[in-house]
Amino acid sequence: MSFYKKFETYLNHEVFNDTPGIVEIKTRKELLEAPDVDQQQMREIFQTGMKSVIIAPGSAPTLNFPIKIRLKVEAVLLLSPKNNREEEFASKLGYLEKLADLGCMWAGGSAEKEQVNKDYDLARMKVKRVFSTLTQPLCLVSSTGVIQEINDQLASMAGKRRTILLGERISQLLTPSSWERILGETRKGEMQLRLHNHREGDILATVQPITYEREIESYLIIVKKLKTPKSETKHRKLHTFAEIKGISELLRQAIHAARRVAKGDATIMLRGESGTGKELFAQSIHSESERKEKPFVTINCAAIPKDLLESELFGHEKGAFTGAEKDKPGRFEIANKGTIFLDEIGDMPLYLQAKILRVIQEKTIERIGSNKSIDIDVRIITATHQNLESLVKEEKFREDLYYRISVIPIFIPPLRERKEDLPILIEHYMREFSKVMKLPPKRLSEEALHKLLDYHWPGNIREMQNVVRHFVELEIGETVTLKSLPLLVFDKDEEFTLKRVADASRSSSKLEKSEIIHLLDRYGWHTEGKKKAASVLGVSLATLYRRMKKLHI
Ligand SMILES: Nc1ncnc2c1ncn2[C@@H]1O[C@H](COP(=O)(O)OP(=O)(O)OP(=O)(O)O)[C@@H](O)[C@H]1O
Repeated sequence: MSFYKKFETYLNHEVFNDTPGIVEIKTRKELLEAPDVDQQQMREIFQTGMKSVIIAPGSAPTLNFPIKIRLKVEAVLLLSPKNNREEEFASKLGYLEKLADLGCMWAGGSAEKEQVNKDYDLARMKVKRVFSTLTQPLCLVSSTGVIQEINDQLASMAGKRRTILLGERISQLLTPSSWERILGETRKGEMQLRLHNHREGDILATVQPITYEREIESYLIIVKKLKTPKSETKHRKLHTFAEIKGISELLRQAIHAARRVAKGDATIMLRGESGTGKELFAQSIHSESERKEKPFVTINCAAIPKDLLESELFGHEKGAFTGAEKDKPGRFEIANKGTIFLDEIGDMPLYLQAKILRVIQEKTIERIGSNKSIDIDVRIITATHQNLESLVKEEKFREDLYYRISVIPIFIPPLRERKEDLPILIEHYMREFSKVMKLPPKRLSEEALHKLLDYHWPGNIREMQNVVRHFVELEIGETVTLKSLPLLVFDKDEEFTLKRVADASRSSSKLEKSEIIHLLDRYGWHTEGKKKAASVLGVSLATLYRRMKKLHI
């Protein structure tokens, strides 16, 4: 049904229901094609924008009112008497006229809004289309830090889906310091940024502020390239087994198995859920191997766009493809004599799996665009959270490669299966974060510890770190109590959550701000998420918006 038809039904049901009048709304096209209307009169209405009252002798009066959008007549509201109520209609003409006036203003305003929404949707669709046709990873972020548009390439670099990131906070994509750097930019420029997941390190991007009426409205971020680590061992201190905290039997077994094979050159496969410590293990193995003075190079196969992955791994010669402005070594070459950590190997496309197999078998690589073989001596450590055996069955993962890399599998158990490690880990990270944030050391109350022990930790140690960071920052006193824990650990205790949040809203604004952010992180920064957050807070959506504005969220 067209917009005006819907509006017509609405007016008849809700506004003119108890009156002797009935309305019809007709667009210019409909009127000019209608045989029973006075065409000359209609033309006049469209030209002059004046309303007219037609009182023909012997018949009931009809009122024709123009509906205008931005002063231009777009349609006409025709008001006539209902059957057998002509007299009443004539006697209430003044009142009916006022109602019809209001109806026209209302219809015009709503139609204008509808048009604006349509224009907006159309513009969004165009932007989306442009974004999806560009192969360079890019995104559009509002000046308040909300991701307005992003293409698959950049989303996959962050290891997330585009649809998940849309409408989310930029903190889901970039580190806080990168965002601060962008906010300080008033002109187009290049800058080094860091993706939130830290896996691929720095990226070089062009940042273009987009202004509207002299105010920066959003930023267009276009990734130029990944900053390939030169020799990673030179730049960062790698982890060692001593830093793997925990006393559980399952963890001890995993450490024991890893230590036993660390010294050799065998290919190792680390298996475990996300955030369990696979990279920590990989670094520790390298640090304890004969190769410890040589490079340790990481590549996350899921986080790099598929069309960049091959050149990242194997390098390219100048001119091998558009954009290959100079020779570039791949990560295998950079890792020569050291260790390469192929994270999320299950996401490696099939054609690259064949190339990896060749590296393992022949110990040589060729850069893209060159047929010169380069000898490579690297130890390969792979990691995955996926069921590789199923991928092999589904023919998404090569069987021969699977057998070559899975000779020594090491299973890192999820946190929920080794809860006895939790107190040690929490204690460790409380100390670490207090030190970094220059805050006095804190202790955890019994009940808070029990709550954390109850929680199922789907995000494993990485999630636990975030939770500890949250309460170390939030708790003003010496003891961390239930009140300082983030909402997500109360998953099953919805009632408690509600009460706590309501208390929080009445207390300090810092608490309120972090609670709102937390709720939005949990339910999403899109309208649906905000509605849910507002209902949890027990306030209207409009109040939530007001508070967000006040608290600069
Ligand atoms: N036993 C542990 N003791 C101390 N810190 C740990 C332990 N296990 C993991 N961590 C820390 O938890 C964080 C996540 O670990 P890591 O990145 O190694 O996990 P991952 O399994 O590689 O995750 P993903 O699959 O998502 O890449 C890191 O900061 C790591 O140092």
